[in-house]
Amino acid sequence: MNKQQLFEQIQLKKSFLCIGLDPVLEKLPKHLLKYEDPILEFNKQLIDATHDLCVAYKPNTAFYESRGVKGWETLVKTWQHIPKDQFTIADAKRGDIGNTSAMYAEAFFNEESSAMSFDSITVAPYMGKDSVSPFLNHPNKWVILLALTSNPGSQDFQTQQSNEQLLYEQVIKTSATWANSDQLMYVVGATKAQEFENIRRLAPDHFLLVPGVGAQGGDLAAVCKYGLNKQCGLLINAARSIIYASSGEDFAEAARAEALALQQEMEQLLKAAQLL
Ligand SMILES: O=C(O)c1cc(=O)[nH]c(=O)n1[C@@H]1O[C@H](COP(=O)(O)O)[C@@H](O)[C@H]1O
Repeated sequence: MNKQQLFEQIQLKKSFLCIGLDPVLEKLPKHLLKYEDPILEFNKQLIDATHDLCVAYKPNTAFYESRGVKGWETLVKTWQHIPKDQFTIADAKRGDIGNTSAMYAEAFFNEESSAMSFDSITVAPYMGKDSVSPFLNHPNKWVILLALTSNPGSQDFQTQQSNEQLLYEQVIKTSATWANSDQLMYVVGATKAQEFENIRRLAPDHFLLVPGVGAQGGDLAAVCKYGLNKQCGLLINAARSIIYASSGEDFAEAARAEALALQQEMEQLLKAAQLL
């Protein structure tokens, strides 16, 4: 999916919501445990109940890899269940020397070899250009580079001075020379709303993946104040606040209600920004 198509989906759905599919077996509604693959059933029901309210799904691979071979099968089948009009994000936070990154790219982008072809993958910038380029070599695929993350540890490196600028600023400026905003997005945590004005100065046209709304307490309206651009430019991710909205048999309905509340707030914000 290219940038214009993503913006069209946002306008169609009046939403820039990305739902995080981060399931933990112990937190699943008990009635699902009778299924052969309870996590897959959980994901399928969540997707079926919410896909008209969001434009993207982001399974974090840790929640699948932690379950070994069966978890990986669940990830493949989950990807296969996501409707094709959705932007898909493999939240794998990869990045390694070039030939190894090339194999990571095959794992998430090449359906012939891995049975999955996500639109995008999250990548750590620390190892530099040759660790990111193998992902960019796949046409029509996106790299979502960690810039300013939502967690407290983001202060350890990302907001430290380096060459008279903050490290995350250097990450954005340098990586913007590797690919343009048709192939590159940045992760910026919703908990860092005060930084969006600065980030938009450095990356006015890029889409930003913004996790941290919901369970981590990020403020959607504050993010949008400076975060929205002329093609919306934001994908707001929420996982736990949606997928665990209820632990009962009504979990999918409750997830829909949470997603709907966010979609309605987003619709108002899009209208206020004259993007609808
Ligand atoms: O890359 C990410 O998606 C990510 C970056 C970041 O800075 N903070 C962050 O929370 N995430 C991911 O976004 C999701 C947030 O989930 P909730 O806090 O449950 O909404 C998890 O999958 C995190 O791994």
